[in-house]
Amino acid sequence: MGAQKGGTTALHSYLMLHPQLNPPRKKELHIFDIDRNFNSWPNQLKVAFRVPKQPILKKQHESISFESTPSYIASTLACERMSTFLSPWTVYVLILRDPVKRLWSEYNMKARRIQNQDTTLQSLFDHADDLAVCWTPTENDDDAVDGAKSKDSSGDSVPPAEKMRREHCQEALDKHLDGSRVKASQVSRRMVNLKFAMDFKRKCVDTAKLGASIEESRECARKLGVLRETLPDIRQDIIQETKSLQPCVDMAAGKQFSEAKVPVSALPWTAREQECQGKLKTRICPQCVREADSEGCVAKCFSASNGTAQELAIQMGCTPPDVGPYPSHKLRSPSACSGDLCTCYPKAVNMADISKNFLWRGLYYPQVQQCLRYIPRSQLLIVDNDDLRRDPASVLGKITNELGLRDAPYGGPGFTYADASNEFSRKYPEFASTTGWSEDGSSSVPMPEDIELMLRSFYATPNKMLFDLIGKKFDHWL
Ligand SMILES: Nc1ncnc2c1ncn2[C@@H]1O[C@H](COP(=O)(O)OS(=O)(=O)O)[C@@H](OP(=O)(O)O)[C@H]1O
Repeated sequence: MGAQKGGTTALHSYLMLHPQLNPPRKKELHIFDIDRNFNSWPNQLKVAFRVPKQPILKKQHESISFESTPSYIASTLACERMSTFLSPWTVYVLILRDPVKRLWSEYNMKARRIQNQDTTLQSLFDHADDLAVCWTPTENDDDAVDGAKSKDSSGDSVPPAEKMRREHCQEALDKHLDGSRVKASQVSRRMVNLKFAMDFKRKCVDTAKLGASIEESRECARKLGVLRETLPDIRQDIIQETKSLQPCVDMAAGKQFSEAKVPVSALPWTAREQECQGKLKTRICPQCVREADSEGCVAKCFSASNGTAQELAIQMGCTPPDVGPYPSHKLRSPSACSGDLCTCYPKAVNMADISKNFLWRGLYYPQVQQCLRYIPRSQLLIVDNDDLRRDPASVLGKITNELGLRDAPYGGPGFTYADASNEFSRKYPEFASTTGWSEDGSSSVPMPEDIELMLRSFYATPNKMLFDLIGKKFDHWL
């Protein structure tokens, strides 16, 4: 269910290799976050996702369907819908990534898309003569465009001459666009490029050649809505979004930390860590308070206490995640999101232009908080991108174990990520060009220091709030 740029594709690729896991026909079905898709349920789900009609005990499953849509976690609707419609045995996996790295990865994906568009447009210019067949005016331009819109562009309603012209145009596009596509879209590359060529011809090309200059054509294409995305001014976007989000973050954090000061048990772990340690030491291991080697002493004393230390820690609300079960996060009422960081959501989210959501996407605290209103923490497996990269066998083992599946084929000799990614490219050959995705997208472009500083400072507090909420800490994010 996310996060976007969190490593969902790598995870999806690994899961595909498990013999008991059925991958969907495409990655990112967007069933639960896009109204149009959701409203077409149950047909789409039945066909594409094959959710069991009856809840079945997970251990009895011969095989299980899965899907990965990275935007679910950032949607305010997806978790509620999933909890209502999916089997209660569903395991939800959230792969998180240091939000600073996540943002940089998203920005670079966007940059690749823009670059792809420009390369495509340039190719159209460079090969204008060969592509003239696409621009030649015909009597039935409107039919051609309408025909190109439908999935079957060779439909019977298209006259034979037009059909042939379009085939020649398609051939020329295939030859010269060389795998690039004019825009990121779920529709096949051939269709997108053909439709673009048809629309472009109709609206931007007056003569048998392309528009007078590439700038003019780019402008026209932009008006057509084909070159919709522009490269964001990332510094400005971050500054603007920070202005809008920071007050909510401060308010939520101030509220959380000040409320928490009263009884120790109400304090979030990050804030009460020192206080808790002091109290536990005094109550359970008074001898350690007097000893110089207090760290080693406390550890020994705790393990010798036969669980008493742990029990007491839980009672005091002082349980760090690695000591024992973390007290589950209790939401006060169904509207608990208001008053917390969730009040930031309307300020942050501008669905019409995703570039305005760079910061929000990595603001995991309100997203997870919102989701936990519907999905129990025990059903939500949270993993870190770095762990998947470093030790995939362990991460995947946890997931498959949670699902009650047979041993995962991920730890065997000679197993590499390439096995998984090759399988992914075989099943989803268009994914990278459709989305601008790349296996190592942002690593070749170092993040400017000033951007990193702005981001680290913005995310420091919400990250701590998240750690507290989920009972897990990713130290390297701070
Ligand atoms: N094996 C493995 N483990 C963990 N992470 C990996 C792995 N392989 C690739 N990647 C990195 O994942 C980043 C893309 O994330 P997503 O696949 O979630 O992107 S998307 O939301 O589907 O567009 C993308 O990040 P950037 O390279 O920083 O852009 C990939 O490098």
